[in-house]
Amino acid sequence: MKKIVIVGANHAGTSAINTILDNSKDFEVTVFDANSNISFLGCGMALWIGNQIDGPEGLFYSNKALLESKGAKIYMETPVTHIDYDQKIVTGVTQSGEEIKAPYDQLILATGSQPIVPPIPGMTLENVQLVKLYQHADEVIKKLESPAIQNIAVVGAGYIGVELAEAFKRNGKNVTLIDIADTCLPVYYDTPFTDMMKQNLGDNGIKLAFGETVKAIEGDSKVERIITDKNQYDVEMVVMAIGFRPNNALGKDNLELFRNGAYLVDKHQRTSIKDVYAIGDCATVYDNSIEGTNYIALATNAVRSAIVAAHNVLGNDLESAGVQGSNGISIFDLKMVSTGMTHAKALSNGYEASFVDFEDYQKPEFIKEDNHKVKLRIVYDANTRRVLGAQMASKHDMSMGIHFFSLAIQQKLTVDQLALADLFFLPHFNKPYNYVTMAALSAK
Ligand SMILES: Cc1cc2nc3c(=O)[nH]c(=O)nc-3n(C[C@H](O)[C@H](O)[C@H](O)COP(=O)(O)OP(=O)(O)OC[C@H]3O[C@@H](n4cnc5c(N)ncnc54)[C@H](O)[C@@H]3O)c2cc1C
Ligand SMILES: NC(=O)C1=CN([C@@H]2O[C@H](COP(=O)(O)OP(=O)(O)OC[C@H]3O[C@@H](n4cnc5c(N)ncnc54)[C@H](O)[C@@H]3O)[C@@H](O)[C@H]2O)C=CC1
Repeated sequence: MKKIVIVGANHAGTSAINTILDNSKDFEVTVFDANSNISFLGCGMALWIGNQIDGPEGLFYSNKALLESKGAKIYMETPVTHIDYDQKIVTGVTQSGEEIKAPYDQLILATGSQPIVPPIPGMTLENVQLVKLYQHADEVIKKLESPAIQNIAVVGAGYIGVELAEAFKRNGKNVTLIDIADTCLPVYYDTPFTDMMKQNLGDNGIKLAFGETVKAIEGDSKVERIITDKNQYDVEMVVMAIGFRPNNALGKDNLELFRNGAYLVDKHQRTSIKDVYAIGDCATVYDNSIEGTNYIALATNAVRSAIVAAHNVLGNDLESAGVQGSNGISIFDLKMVSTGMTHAKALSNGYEASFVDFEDYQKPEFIKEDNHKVKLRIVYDANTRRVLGAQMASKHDMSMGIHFFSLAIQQKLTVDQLALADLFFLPHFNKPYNYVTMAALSAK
């Protein structure tokens, strides 16, 4: 039997294990994970902290027993400390200090990412929190019960920061949201959209401290204040959410890396060493919007890249279709989704980029119930007319609409091709001249 070793058993690792074992019984699959749990959906963390769901139980979809019932050998709480890429041997160390040596024919690295820790004074004070794992969320929730914690600074107004700012507000805390950029969600949206989210956060009582650089966190053993280049805020907890860094400790000296340290992979998820694959947050993706290699840490990419790697391990020549970095967020009922490049990013990447904006009700005005305005921006290349990105915002759940644009970018469609696409009409759902058609028709 061929031996497969997988390092990391969260979203990417679990997806690889399932794909291999659901498709073949000819492989011996050995898995190591440093953590004590598998498959925690970080995307549900804010809902759990904000008391919008009953508890964390539903945020797990797999476990050691389930994966072992399929035939995998799973070592939990067993960090891999060394990989001998010449001899093809992985070494893990159990909690009791026992060394496990697992030889492999093919190796899949699924070691994910870690929150970025900024090099500022005060990071080791009590109540400075990182938020990635189940254990992190559990610790934050226990601390929120203390009446001593009333004022919280969230650093980073990206996806995690904005979601957690809402969650802390739902707990009745005073929240200050700090970002080095002059707005929130700048990676994903252009100004008209980030302005909507800014307004939404402000209207819901979140104090915004954008365009400020955090210099230090201060206190006498516990957090008492956070200092930026412009202000200082008295807080009892600081939550750091300024992005992820790929976990490359096991391969950084052996494998070719991307500029941020992620393992550089091809469309088969192959690294620079034969028989070594990398998937999920520790690896690069092929980004169809920029037509090149990128780093986009998302559970969706983790699961799909794992399926690709697993099929290649099985001997099926499967190539990734690439990604568009499609994403979504819902904060105090404001829903925003985006895919591909923003206009700002397209310009900074050297494209002669244009955009078209359109805003309209989702359904005809005679429908009074659950009918909200939807704002849409399509970003496209002014020369080739190729669709480069799209953004949508509404109180209506229009999220499925972004998939249309995601596929358009993947298939290199032009904005003019979208204009004449066959989109159905029914008043319960949309308008005969819907905003997608109208926006695409209006593209200059
Ligand atoms: C709060 C939050 C909200 C999020 N929301 C969304 C969302 O809504 N949508 C979305 O698409 N994505 C979301 N994400 C991102 C998503 O969680 C990640 O992209 C995803 O976890 C990546 O999965 P992964 O398996 O590649 O890596 P990870 O989840 O980082 O897992 C890596 C695994 O490898 C193990 N490991 C690492 N090193 C070793 C070692 N040396 N030995 C053994 N094991 C090791 C770790 O213990 C871990 O279990 C969110 C993330 C967070 C934190
Ligand atoms: N809904 C979704 O799809 C979600 C996706 N995720 C993913 O998880 C990953 C990590 O999320 P985030 O940590 O929120 O990263 P992010 O990349 O979304 O946002 C990081 C934010 O931190 C800011 N920042 C960077 N350095 C800073 C500094 N020194 N001081 C202050 N601000 C600073 C940036 O300007 C940015 O706004 C991302 O890939 C994200 O897409 C996370 C949560 C939800």
